[in-house]
Parts: sequence; structure tokens; C-alpha cells
Amino acid sequence: MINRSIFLVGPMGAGKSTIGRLLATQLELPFADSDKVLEERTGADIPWIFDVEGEAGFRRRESEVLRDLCRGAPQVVATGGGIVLLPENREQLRQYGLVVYLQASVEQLLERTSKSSNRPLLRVADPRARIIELVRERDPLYREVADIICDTDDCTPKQAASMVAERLTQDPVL
Ligand SMILES: Nc1ncnc2c1ncn2[C@@H]1O[C@H](COP(=O)(O)OP(=O)(O)O)[C@@H](O)[C@H]1O
Ligand SMILES: O=C(O)C1=C[C@@H](OP(=O)(O)O)[C@@H](O)[C@H](O)C1
Ligand SMILES: [Mg+2]
Repeated sequence: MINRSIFLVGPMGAGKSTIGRLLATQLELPFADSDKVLEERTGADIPWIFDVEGEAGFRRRESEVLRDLCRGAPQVVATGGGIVLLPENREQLRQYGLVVYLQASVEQLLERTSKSSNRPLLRVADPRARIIELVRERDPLYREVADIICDTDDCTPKQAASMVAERLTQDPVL
């Protein structure tokens, strides 16, 4: 029985949004995607927010959304890949929930993010180099907040959700 929120963290394309929704269904918990909540509140999509307010504006909004989601009833929350950048966000994640770090190889991250164009940080000439740079910078931060780490390379989203659910419900330490 899980009575805390579960936060999925990890790089763009790790599967946080897709796996999070499936995990919520499996655990019979509500689901929220911090990016979607942020877009609904702002009345604009993420590329627009980056264009008009810059990354700093987006991070400010993201932090507010996280603060509110942390105080809600237990739920599964898919976060955005950069949620761990601000120290106050890392503190909130650790304090209010169980944190699952979803990992994938650079190849998979590249392939999975290549299908959509709504990630401003990947609108660069060399997305592979950008992904490598972001993973190098953020991996220690994901590890800092993670209660469990799951590799999603060799499984479908459904298998990944089942693996996470099993880890969460069977690990006696959590
Ligand atoms: N384990 C997986 N195997 C194959 N494709 C996946 C997997 N997880 C996610 N995807 C696909 O990758 C894309 C990005 O997934 P998404 O959930 O948006 O990632 P994130 O929220 O971490 O950026 C989606 O098209 C999704 O269907
Ligand atoms: O890694 C990041 O800094 C970002 C990840 C995106 O979410 P996903 O990780 O769900 O793609 C979204 O929050 C925004 O484009 C910034
Ligand atoms: Mg997402």
C-alpha cells in the first residue's frame, strides 16, 4: 500500500510521462504531469514559454507547480527532465515523495525525443551532443534524489511501469 506521492525523474525521453500514466493506473492512484499542469496554468505551451520568458521563466513556473503537486493527495507525478536543477525542487522531492529515476541510453533518448519537436532544449544542430551534455550535468542530481533507479532501455512502457510498481510495492525499505 503506497501512501506517498511517486515522482518520476530522468532525462527527456526516459518515458516519465508515458510510464507515469501507466504506473498510476496499475497503482490505482491519480496521475499528474508537471509539464501539462504548467501549460494549463499558463495557457501556453512549453516552446512559447521558453521563447517569451526564457528558461528561467519556465523554471520559476515549474517550481511553483511542483510545490503545489507536493502538497496534494498521493499521486503519481511525471516531472520535466530539468526539475532537479533547482536545489529547492530537490528538497521538495525528497521530502514529499518516493522518487524513481528512469534511465535510458543516449541512443534511446535520442530516438524517443526525435519524434516530437516540443522540447526547446533539443532544438539545436546536434541533439545527440546536447543530450550527452544534459545527462552528464544532471545524472548526479537525479541520483541525489532517487529512492530507486530503473533502466527502461529493454522494455516497453507497460513492462517498465510493472517493474517500477513491483519495486515500489516490494521494497521493504520504501
Ligand atoms: N520504454 C519505452 N520503450 C519505447 N518507447 C518509449 C518508452 N518509454 C517512452 N517511450 C516513447 O518515447 C517517447 C517519449 O516518452 P515520454 O514519456 O514523453 O518521455 P519523457 O516524459 O521522459 O520525456 C514517447 O513517444 C513514448 O511513447
Ligand atoms: O529536460 C528539460 O529541461 C525539459 C524537459 C521537458 O520535459 P520531459 O522530460 O518530459 O521531456 C520539459 O519540461 C521542458 O522541455 C524542459
Ligand atoms: Mg514528459
